[in-house]
Amino acid sequence: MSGEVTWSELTSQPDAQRALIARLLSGALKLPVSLDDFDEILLLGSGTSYYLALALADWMRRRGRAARAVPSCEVLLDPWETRESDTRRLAIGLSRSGKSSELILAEKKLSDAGFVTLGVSCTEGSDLLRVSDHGLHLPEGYEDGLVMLRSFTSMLVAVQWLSGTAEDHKALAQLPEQGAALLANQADAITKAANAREFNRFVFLASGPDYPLALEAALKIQEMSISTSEAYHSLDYRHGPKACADDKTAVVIFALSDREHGLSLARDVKDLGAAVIVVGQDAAAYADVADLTVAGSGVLSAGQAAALSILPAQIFAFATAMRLGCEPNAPTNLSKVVVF
Ligand SMILES: N[C@@H]1[C@@H](O)[C@H](O)[C@@H](COP(=O)(O)O)O[C@@H]1O
Repeated sequence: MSGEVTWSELTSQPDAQRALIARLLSGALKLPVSLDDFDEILLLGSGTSYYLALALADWMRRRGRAARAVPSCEVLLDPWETRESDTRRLAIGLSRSGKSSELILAEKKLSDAGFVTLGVSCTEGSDLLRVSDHGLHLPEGYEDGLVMLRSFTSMLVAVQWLSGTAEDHKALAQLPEQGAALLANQADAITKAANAREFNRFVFLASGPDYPLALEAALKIQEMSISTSEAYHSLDYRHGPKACADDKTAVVIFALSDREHGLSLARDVKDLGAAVIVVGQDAAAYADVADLTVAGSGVLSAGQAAALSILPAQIFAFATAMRLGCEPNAPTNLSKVVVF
């Protein structure tokens, strides 16, 4: 079947998280450095791994750490990040393959500039783990397929856990079960929604901890279904991009923290003729306006639910690839890793 590898990796995410959490609970998986030893944390990666960096920087900032994300290529091309500094700085490089050239070169550059470096990768013995001062290997996220699915959520949950509180651990421990329930109960409805119209424009709107997920969702549609897609900070959509919406547009909204603003945005999008799909912990509140809602249990914060909230978008991208006759494991013009 077309898409077999991708679908099996997509649906294996709850199991991968379960295995990861068992290792975290047993204490076998630990951070090789103490985050408390650093004044500043820079997270970097390319493609999906950059969006992962954005999500983790947001997570760490909300837990009181001075964390930022930059794409690896900017470290390479913009000397700003490697300026001299007396602060204690940690660079966390994220990469499924541990091979992306920009990241390897950026980690070396940051190391020369005085950063302590930590590499997080799903690939044993990868270049990233070798060139970094410290390494965190997460085999649970390893994938044969081209698109990053399980690797994204595995690296996300592991680093969230390792930089989170006891309360976060309780919340994150619920992810495997909730993910499995979402796949069992809602994958068909999401697939149906993706096939409801001949969509040719895909828009993802989100705010706060969900914004990196909107970027990742847009990338998944591009990679799997070779379609152009867009992601915006939620209310910014009204400031221009909405001009392009029509009845062939699918707009996925990650439920906003402010329900009133979220509902008003969803109504506006609906009035443009677009199909509206709302995902996330508060999605049920949008049932009257949305074509489909994929709700969470409502007990997790948006950040804690990130590995769950991305699932509907991954399923939607996969279903769109199938509708358009694309093999998501062999996208045009793309390789699994960019090495130069
Ligand atoms: N086409 C792939 C992307 O899908 C991937 O997100 C990126 C980062 O890969 P890695 O995490 O292995 O560094 O590399 C390539 O560009």
